[in-house]
Amino acid sequence: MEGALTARDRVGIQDFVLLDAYTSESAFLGNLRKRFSENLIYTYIGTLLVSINPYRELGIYSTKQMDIYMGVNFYELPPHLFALADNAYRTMLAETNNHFILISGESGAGKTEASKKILQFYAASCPRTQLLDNVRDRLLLSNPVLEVRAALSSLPVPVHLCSLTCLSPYTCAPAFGNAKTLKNDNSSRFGKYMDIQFDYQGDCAKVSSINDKNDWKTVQKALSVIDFSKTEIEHLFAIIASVLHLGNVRFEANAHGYATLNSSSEVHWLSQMLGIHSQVLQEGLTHRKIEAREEQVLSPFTTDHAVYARDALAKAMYGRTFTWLVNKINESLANKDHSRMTVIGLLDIYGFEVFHVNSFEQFCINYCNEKLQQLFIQLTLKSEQEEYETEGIEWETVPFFNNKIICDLVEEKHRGIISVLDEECLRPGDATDLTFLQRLEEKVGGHPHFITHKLADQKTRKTLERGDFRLLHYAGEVTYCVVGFLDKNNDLLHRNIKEVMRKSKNDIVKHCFPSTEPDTKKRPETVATQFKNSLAGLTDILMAKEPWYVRCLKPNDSKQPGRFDDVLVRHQVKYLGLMEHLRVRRAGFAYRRRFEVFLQRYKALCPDTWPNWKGPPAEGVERLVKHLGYTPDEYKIGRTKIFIRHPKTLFATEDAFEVCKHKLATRIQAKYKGYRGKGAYQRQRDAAMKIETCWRGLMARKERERRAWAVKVIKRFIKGFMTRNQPAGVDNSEYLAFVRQNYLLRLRDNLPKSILERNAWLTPPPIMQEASSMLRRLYTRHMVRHYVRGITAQRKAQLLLKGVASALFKGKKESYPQSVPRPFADTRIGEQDINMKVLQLIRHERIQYSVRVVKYDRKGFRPRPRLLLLTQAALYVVEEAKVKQRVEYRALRGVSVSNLSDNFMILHVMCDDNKQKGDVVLQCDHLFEALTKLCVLANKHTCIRVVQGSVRFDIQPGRQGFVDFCSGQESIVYKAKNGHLMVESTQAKSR
Ligand SMILES: Nc1ncnc2c1ncn2[C@@H]1O[C@H](COP(=O)(O)OP(=O)(O)OP(=O)(O)O)[C@@H](O)[C@H]1O
Repeated sequence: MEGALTARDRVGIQDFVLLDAYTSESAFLGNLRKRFSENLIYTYIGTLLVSINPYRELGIYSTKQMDIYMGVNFYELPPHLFALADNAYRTMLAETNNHFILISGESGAGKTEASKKILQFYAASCPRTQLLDNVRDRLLLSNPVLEVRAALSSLPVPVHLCSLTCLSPYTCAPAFGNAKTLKNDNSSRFGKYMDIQFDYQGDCAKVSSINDKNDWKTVQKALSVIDFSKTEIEHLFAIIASVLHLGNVRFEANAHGYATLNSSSEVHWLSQMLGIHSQVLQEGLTHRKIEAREEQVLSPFTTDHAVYARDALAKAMYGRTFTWLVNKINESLANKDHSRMTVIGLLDIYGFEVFHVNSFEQFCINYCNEKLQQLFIQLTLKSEQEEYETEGIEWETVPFFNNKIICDLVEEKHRGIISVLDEECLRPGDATDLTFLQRLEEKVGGHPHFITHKLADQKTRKTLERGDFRLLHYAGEVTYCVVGFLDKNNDLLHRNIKEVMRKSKNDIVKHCFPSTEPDTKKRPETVATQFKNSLAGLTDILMAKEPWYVRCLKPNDSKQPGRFDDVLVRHQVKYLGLMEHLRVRRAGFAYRRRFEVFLQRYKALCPDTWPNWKGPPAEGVERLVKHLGYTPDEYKIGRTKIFIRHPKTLFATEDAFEVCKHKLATRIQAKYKGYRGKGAYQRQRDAAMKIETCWRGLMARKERERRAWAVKVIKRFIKGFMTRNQPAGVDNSEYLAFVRQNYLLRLRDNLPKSILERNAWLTPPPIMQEASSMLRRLYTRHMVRHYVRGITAQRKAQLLLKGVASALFKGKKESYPQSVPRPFADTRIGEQDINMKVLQLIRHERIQYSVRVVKYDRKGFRPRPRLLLLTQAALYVVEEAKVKQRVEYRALRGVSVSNLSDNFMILHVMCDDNKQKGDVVLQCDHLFEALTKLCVLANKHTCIRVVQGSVRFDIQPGRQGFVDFCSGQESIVYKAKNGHLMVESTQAKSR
């Protein structure tokens, strides 16, 4: 609250409800004054806004200010017109009902300005669409058209709903609805009621009117924007000019006392502008057509009659043109969308007026203000207090002045002032303003709010003229001069002048004076009656809506900024009933709603009442407010309604509801999404199940077929198997083909890799025996060919040697099979192993093969290393140590080896001489290789003898020794007891 109560002393209190001395008028005024001096022109009384005209621009209506106030709780910011407008708008949205803002106060208090600011606020808060922008522009531009200042004395004409009807400033008015008066330089001379329509989602749709002070060019521009054609604008201005010229028309009495025009120039201009022949116009202004039986007679006017007729014509022209203008603007703003709407009505009506001389116009204006005050009383003070009573809420009645008594004085049927006035206007005979006054004295003379010169006491009489009557209005005394009351109320136009107007070439005039106008024989309603009826209609419309009030106060009569006239303001505070309103507000409740409505709106805030309360509504409301934590002094439960004392309580509830709404929306959204998701999942699952069922069926059928097929195959297979040995026939052909194919496939994958594995041939089934052996032969040949092609010359020689070895030892010597895979080397001793001498020897003798051997000599058969050299010519056994001294060349007689696994060989040599050494007993690691090569070199394949048991050899010629061979646990050589060399060898492991 205005940052707020800390600044209280300086800026006063921003809501009078918080005023301690709330019954004191002085305290009330003091607060107003304090705030006014700080340019704080707005103060609340609850939700009512009190405004004081600052008579200067305060910069508090900017778009920035509008933004600040949009959508903010009423009491969160300093009081402002925008806060009230925004609150009305948001309440309308929340409750989807219609509202109106009643702006009241006396003339010049700032009502029109307030209504314009409210409209600007709504226009600014409207969403921007092309259509709305269009309407908004027209709306704002219609304003300067309707409200152009005219200096004048004026006559109010009835107020119509949604149309702005004006009075006719016939003297010198350049344009339409406003006029400069003593009270206000830009005083509204017409009452405006505007319905601001909002569509169902709550966006602004249309406003009927707005006004603004502007210059001539603005008016012209505005007219063109609001769909006025060029001709229409010309015709409109021609009418305005005509009205002004008409005011300048003067009459003189001729010799017979009848009226004649004293100058033809005005009529000339009128004729030009209205497009009516000047002669016809002149006749219309000075004569009246009387119908006598079948005849029509022209009767000349007296000058008084002519002036009356002239004024009546001017008013009619101006009034009808204004009505046409308003209709045209409303048409241009008309909302074509008839979908569901809520409205906020805005009522800006001419304020209470007291001039030095007050006439029929002030009477109407002040009567209108009485009615609005009555409405205010009805809707706030009276009905509120009555409501507390009917609802059984404890209440101390606040006394207030009910101005119904004054409204009745004016409008009561047959007895009220308007009835008396109408009677005087209608009765035959010479009725005058004074006779009207007499009739008034007769009829309402005893009324406490009515005084005339005749009825007044001595003291009061001095303040009244004889032709005056005084009404004690709610806003103060006003003395009315009766002069002109009858004429202004009659406002009759003679038939012939209407006919003259119909001849006009001006389209608007023609439209305003249609030939289909009701028969003139039937009198139209008087101005006062029309006004009364119009007001009654307006009251009915307002009563059906929720009210918001702006009470405008005038700080001084001199229109000066910064001047606060205590007496003047106190007077307004009094008659506007602000003190009473404050007392009722202070003691009363800010908010009330029927249980059902309250429950329906806030039921979501309490688990007991959500989603539906089944019990009695009052009980539900009790539960709800208890749950919300209302303290007992914050609310009261009536018979049908709940009453909430402070707005802040309601705002807190509203805030909670806003939060809850979002939560609910999220929950609903989640539920809905869940529901949709579940539905989609269900559908998918059903679909999946269907697909699965179909698929399984299909699979089952396939499986069944497959099994049936398999059974058939197996049966055929079994039968084929059983008849496999029979000649090929129906029963086994398939089986046999399968067997064949199967064998061939297996054979393909298991073919021997080399010729050496040729025995690893897959055993064929019986029917493939023949084919298999043929294949085997073929394949063996193929392998042989392949093998042979791959053999090198070296290998070939080797194989030849191996062949020789095979012929010599295969099946004869036990250790032969192990030797087969060991390849023969070209030379067994590397050059590094042989000393140079031997090497030379070897080279010289073309030794082809040498092998290191161990020789056993006779002395105890001790082994000694020897070299066995094989040449083409001879065999040498060289003792390395003795190589230098001697080389033995010995002729070979033969070689003996055992049949066992030892590697001993006995070389039998020729001994020609007794001194020569005998046979040589050698042990050789490469026995087979050495002996094979020896045979090949010696070309004596038969020289190898494989013996069993023992070998006899010559130690020396004539001296013999024996070598015995046997198998044993280990390979050892020793001298046996019998003196034989004993060679024991382990049995060679077969491969
Ligand atoms: N809020 C305001 N800020 C500044 N000036 C203001 C404000 N309200 C009114 N005025 C000034 O006071 C003048 C009279 O105000 P306005 O025409 O609104 O009075 P009114 O109550 O409508 O009078 P009437 O009943 O005669 O039409 C305005 O022309 C303007 O100069």
